Amino acid sequence: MNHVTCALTIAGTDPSGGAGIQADLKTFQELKCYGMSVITSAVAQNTTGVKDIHHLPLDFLEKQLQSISEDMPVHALKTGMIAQKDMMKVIAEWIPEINAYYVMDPVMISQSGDSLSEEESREVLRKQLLPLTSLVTPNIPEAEEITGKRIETEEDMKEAAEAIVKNFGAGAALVKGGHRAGAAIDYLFDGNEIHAFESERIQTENTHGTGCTYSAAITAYLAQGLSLVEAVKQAKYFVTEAIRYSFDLGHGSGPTNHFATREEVSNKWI
Ligand SMILES: Nc1ncnc2c1ncn2[C@@H]1O[C@H](COP(=O)(O)OP(=O)(O)OP(=O)(O)O)[C@@H](O)[C@H]1O
Ligand SMILES: Cc1ncc(CO)c(N)n1
Repeated sequence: MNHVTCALTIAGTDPSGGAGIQADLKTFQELKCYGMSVITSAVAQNTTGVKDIHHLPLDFLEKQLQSISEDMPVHALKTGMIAQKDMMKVIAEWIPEINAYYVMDPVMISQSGDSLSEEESREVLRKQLLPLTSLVTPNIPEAEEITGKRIETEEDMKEAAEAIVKNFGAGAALVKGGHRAGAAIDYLFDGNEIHAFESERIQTENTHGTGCTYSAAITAYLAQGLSLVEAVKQAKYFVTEAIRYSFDLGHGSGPTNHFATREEVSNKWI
């Protein structure tokens, strides 16, 4: 029997292909996982911003989830945009049925500054979803929202990562420094200690979907059996190269390049 590693994303869409479900599936494919997807909201967006959002009905979300659990293996799953609290509740009830790693990207606001989650969903995210996670990957504004504390220094980032695990029950927390100046440093608290993952800051506007790509890569590596620290390390490399060789496409913040770690590609597409 052949063995295939299966990864699932539960998220919103991006027709322009750089973020959301589309970024997740491209990442899974590139990292040699069989990719599956459950859509929460269809988002009319591109590199310049969000035009409109259509939330799928709750019973349809449930049917998509059932379609997976009654038929398909899942070795690891990630969630991205889950805009509404009732969607979160449905997903929080479903996740324990699946014996898989769970990586949460707590998407709240898009790169272009548009809101992708309703204010009232935050409490459900904290109380019902966070305790189910193997890992949560907030950027700084998201970590501030979860902990209710301002994050200014690197020390604050580490404290936030620790608080998200100790006070909110996440399995582990990776606070990402993409929104700061200077080197791009992320801090992981794995329940025992802090680990730092650092890369140089790449001078580019093309960072549409970086968070989606990063969490999808971590999910793929966990699905393949890498340890948490090794999965984050490899995923950090993947997203850094995807930013380095990002595409100058669209009129706004262009998409990352999911082929970038292929040797033949990074030599060709600069
Ligand atoms: N210009 C950059 N150069 C190098 N690394 C970067 C840059 N911008 C972001 N990163 C890295 O990319 C990863 C994604 O982090 P980021 O903080 O941008 O996520 P995010 O805000 O959730 O993304 P999104 O814009 O998709 O919502 C992190 O590892 C971060 O350090
Ligand atoms: C659907 C979706 N999820 C996440 C993000 C954040 O980049 C986005 N722009 N769109």
